Amino acid sequence: MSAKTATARPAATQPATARPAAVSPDTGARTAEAAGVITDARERIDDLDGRIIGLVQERMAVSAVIQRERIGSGGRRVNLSREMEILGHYRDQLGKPGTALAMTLLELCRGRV
Ligand SMILES: C=C(O[C@@H]1C=C(C(=O)O)C=C[C@H]1O)C(=O)O
Repeated sequence: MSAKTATARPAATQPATARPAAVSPDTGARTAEAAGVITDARERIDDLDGRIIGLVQERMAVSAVIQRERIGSGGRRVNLSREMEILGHYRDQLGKPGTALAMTLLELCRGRV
């Protein structure tokens, strides 16, 4: 696209590359200070996410040990009373979305029921 075409349109409708450079379009910040805070905090979030994913994988492995042992002994994979206990714990700590989070964790650990 030529520069002439880009400047002929209102800024909001121009492609990002044709707009005046924002302070940091990647963070959405409008000041360098805010962009710095956001960038630093995002690094911490990336680190936390990495640790959360590692913990989820560790939980999956431990859960698999339990399920294998129970199934090997003639029992069932799923234990609903234990799952209710876990769902209640997450809900108590995190509110209603905690239940959804626990459901997802349980699905990751024992598959869909
Ligand atoms: C791990 C277990 O087996 C299954 C998986 C669960 C889990 O991942 O937390 C919980 C209950 C069971 O459905 C268990 O009984 O503790």
